[in-house]
Amino acid sequence: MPGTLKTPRTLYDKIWDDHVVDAQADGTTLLYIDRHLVHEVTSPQAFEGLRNAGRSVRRPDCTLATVDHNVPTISRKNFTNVGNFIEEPDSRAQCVALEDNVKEFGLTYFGMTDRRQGIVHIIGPEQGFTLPGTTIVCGDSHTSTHGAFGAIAFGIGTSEVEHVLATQTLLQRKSKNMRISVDGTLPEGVTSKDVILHIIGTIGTAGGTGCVIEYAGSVFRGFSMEARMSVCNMSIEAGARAGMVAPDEITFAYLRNRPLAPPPGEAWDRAEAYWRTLVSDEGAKFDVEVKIRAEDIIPTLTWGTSPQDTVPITGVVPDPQNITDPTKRASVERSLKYMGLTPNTRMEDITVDKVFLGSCTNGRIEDLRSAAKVVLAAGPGASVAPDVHAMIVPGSGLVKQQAEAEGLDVIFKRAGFDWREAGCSMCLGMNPDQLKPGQRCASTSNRNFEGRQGAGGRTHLMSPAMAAAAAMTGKLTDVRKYLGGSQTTGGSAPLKITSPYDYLDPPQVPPAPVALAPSDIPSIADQATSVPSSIPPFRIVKGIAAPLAIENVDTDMIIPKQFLKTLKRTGLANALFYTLRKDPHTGKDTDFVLNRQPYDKAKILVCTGQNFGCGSSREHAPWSLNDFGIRCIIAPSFAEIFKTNTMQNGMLPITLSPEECKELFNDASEGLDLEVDLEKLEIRREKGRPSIPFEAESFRRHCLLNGLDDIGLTLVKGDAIQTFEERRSETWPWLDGFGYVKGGRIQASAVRTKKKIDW
Ligand SMILES: CC(C)[C@H](C(=O)O)[C@@H](O)C(=O)O
Ligand code: SF4
Repeated sequence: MPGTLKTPRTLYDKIWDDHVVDAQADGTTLLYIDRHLVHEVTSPQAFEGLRNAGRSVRRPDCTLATVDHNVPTISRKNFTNVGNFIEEPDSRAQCVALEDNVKEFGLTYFGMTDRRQGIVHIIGPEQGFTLPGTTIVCGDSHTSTHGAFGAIAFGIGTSEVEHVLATQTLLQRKSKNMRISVDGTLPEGVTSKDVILHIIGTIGTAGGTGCVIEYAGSVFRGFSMEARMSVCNMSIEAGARAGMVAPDEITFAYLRNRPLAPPPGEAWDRAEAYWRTLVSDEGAKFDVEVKIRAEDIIPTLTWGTSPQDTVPITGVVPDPQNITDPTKRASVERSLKYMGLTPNTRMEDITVDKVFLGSCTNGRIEDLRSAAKVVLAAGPGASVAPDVHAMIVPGSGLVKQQAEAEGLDVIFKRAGFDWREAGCSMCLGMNPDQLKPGQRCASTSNRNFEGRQGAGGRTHLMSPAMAAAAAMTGKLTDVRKYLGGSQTTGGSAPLKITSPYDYLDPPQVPPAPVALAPSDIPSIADQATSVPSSIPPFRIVKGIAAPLAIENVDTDMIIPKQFLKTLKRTGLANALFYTLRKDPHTGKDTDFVLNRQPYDKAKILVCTGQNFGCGSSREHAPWSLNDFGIRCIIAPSFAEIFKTNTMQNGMLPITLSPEECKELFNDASEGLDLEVDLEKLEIRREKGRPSIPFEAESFRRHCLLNGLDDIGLTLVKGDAIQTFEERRSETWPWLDGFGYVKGGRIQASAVRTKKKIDW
């Protein structure tokens, strides 16, 4: 309107506003999802849910599936089918289940003989499936990777995967805006991985809790797309819901000619014009601002068992004696013991047994180039240190193909590296690639939790260049001894494309954009009670509370990877806190709190540490708590995905102040019952101790009290979703009807086994 000043908005605000299907008074929003990536670990129960309810996938044309976590990375020369190639029965069952599901529901799928197969977060960008201005989800926490394109991209649990499959929407609450600016010039040898490790070391793994981070400043502007992806990938390790970078020329150059990006000509021009509006306005409000000087960053790696345990390569292993806070000191002592490290040891004096170069953080072509450069710099004839096994696992079949076209495989193989097929590999060891107990690994992945790469394995996170240097010397090594200069700027990998657009209809002239506003359709919750659901209501839970004093309880700790291979949601009680509850040597029960009476019957868990449920999006974590009998978790703060996952299962996460948590922790330690009353919003205590009030979002409270499930509620909004989709087709036509099958909107693409892909 003339004369009216618009409120400045952030990049996140703008994309959010453009995806609102319906907004309720309490802020709960039905958000449209443009892109859904699916993998074998977090989808079987979701497809089963659809099947049981007789539902179909709403937008197969916006859904892309692949297998990545369970696949072996050995040669596929003798591959005939998944059923006889994957030896481990549970891994095989998950991959077979996905193949069956994509056939049944008509989804596009990159299987193991398709050279486009790879880690879900590598293949989306590679294909141009990931686009600026979109909302992107996947049952995987590192979906944050895709925010590098200026998208709202975040991980979800399996119940939400089912929700998106059925409705192409999600019920969400908006996060806070956080901006991290890194300005200046990076010193030589410092890469994007060093930058994000430095950031996490600075703000901590809970630093971004409740926020979406926008990465700003000259350093990110100068980064390639691949470097931006490595940074956004690890936003989840900083506790954030998502990370993003505003799209710019570098983004557009990367996307041009990708198979699923808008085709050149009018469609592209229109998309690009919209993408150019996706920047934070001057004066837009950020709830949290962090500023970092590029010059302060030097090659960085981790020493401990949390991604925040960072240290410059020139530093030493921390000494717990210098830590005054007793909880922090205890946690450092525990990490050092697990990592087998002595305080004050120089990082460069630590020897490694394994090197893992790959993962969704650093399994892209530029990562391989950067590692190859170090290998070459080591001189002719130089090879991997004796007794070190160094593996290179390209993030996708196309990355592998590109690397081979550039001769990188030859450089690696000649130096004694193990050149593998694409997959998640040793990033989390759901497949045969695992560390043995006590083995130490220089890894380019994103998580160094206890047991992450194999039970008893020890992980040091670092950049590809640093990992390559460690492979050559057999020790953690300052890569600057080999070369100078950042490896992270410059152009992105060219992609060989035969005829990328022959599956698309000729571009159409789209109608003018339509402004979107939250609809005034009555609140979902008002209509909710008529919708059938299988979620048990939560009203009052009374019983024993188990005390836990651990910071940053991650979902790998709540339920380790070996239990993620189930096709069911139940039977996971024994898996809960498995590594803490079972002695690794004898297999017998430890004295961990949940093994002791009366806590083996606990219905409530009281944790005094911040950031409960951080890390992976595995809904298996709340499933296992639920199976054990725990219906309510009380903590000073929760990771977003975990919190949502609990409520999807009729469980209640309660956030209280650290002092209140401590009081309830003391009650629990005395073996006293607690009574959690969601109707009255209070926790009643024994021995006449004063009740503690708590808060709950009104919509979520209503759903929990009535045992309502989100899908049923959202389906009530069918008309609003359809109206949104009509507007979407007019405003952003390039988001519809793309596909791998000629003729526009895809029907279904065949699940290929042996046949070569013709593209
Ligand atoms: C399996 C999946 C749920 C998990 C995640 O969400 O991150 C995995 O990718 C991981 O890295 O731990
Ligand atoms: S973090 Fe590791 S396991 Fe998870 S998606 Fe990325 S590569 Fe796969």
